[in-house]
Amino acid sequence: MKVSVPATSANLGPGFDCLGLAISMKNQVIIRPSKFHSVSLKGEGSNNPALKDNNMFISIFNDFYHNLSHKKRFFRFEFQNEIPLSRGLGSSSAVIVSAIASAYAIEGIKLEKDKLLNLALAYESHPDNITPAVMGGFNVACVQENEVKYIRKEIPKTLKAVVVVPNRAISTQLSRKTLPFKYSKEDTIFNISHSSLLTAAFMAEDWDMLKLASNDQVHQKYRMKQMPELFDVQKTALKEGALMSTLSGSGSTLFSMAHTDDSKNLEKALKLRFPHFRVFTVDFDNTGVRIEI
Ligand SMILES: Nc1ncnc2c1ncn2[C@@H]1O[C@H](COP(=O)(O)OP(=O)(O)O)[C@@H](O)[C@H]1O
Ligand SMILES: N[C@@H](CCOP(=O)(O)O)C(=O)O
Repeated sequence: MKVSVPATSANLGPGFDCLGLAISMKNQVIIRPSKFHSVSLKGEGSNNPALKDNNMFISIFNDFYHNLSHKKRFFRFEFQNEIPLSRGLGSSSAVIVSAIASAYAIEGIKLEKDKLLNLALAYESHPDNITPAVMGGFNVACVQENEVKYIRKEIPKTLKAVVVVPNRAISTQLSRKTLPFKYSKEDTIFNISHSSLLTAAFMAEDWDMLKLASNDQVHQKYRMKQMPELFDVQKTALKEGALMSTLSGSGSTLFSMAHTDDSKNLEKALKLRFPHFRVFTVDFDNTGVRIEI
């Protein structure tokens, strides 16, 4: 059985904790019955001993599997990770979603995507990551009475994501602690108006509106101060053809969106100016979690 989950870019500037989209960098796990428990890791995080000894996937999978099954079975888990850890590309959401989906699938129990999303919410309280990870595409989401309410839109194939991934990991939990406790009325109104405009721009496919609409006053400047070079990355991306350029989730990745025809130049310019960072041009993902039995 194989489960794959895409990376995500959350917030998209002003849409703090409510806007997010899925991009085609995937974490995949293949699970096979085995005589004993074993794990193999390839790709991102494969040299991180914590992922072998105390793997978040295995512990969430076990929580669900033991509730769903009365049999004592052992498995071999083969992970192939494309999502860099703690870089704001939703690595933890991908793990949570794939672990829950795998526990149901291995028991042959059908799990609707809406139910999966709400089960994942217990592990990741902000819905801007888990919703695109499950559903794919661009999503506006909010939580009401422990349920995610969302509206989703496909992202056209004529657009690409260009992501700049710094070497430095930033934990989402710690990054949230750098944010102010209270915001002014001006900043609040600024973000509500820009986030609404950004959502409307995605829905109407009005890509020229993204540059203006993706401005934010509530989180990026506080977080990017921890790594000031990110301001240069953002400025360079916007100068070199990006339709928008925002801190991805809690960082440290900078996410940009571009027309396919402009994306190669953008990637080249970013690689030239920031040779010490990894730069990837990838498609958007409109599928979300994928399960193959
Ligand atoms: N492939 C993975 N396998 C197991 N655990 C992972 C994996 N990727 C991420 N994690 C867990 O998620 C944590 C990172 O979560 P977080 O700080 O929210 O980063 P991100 O912004 O990438 O979601 C890691 O410290 C690790 O515990
Ligand atoms: N809205 C959250 C999103 C966190 O995304 P991640 O990919 O960094 O986990 C936040 O901004 O804290």
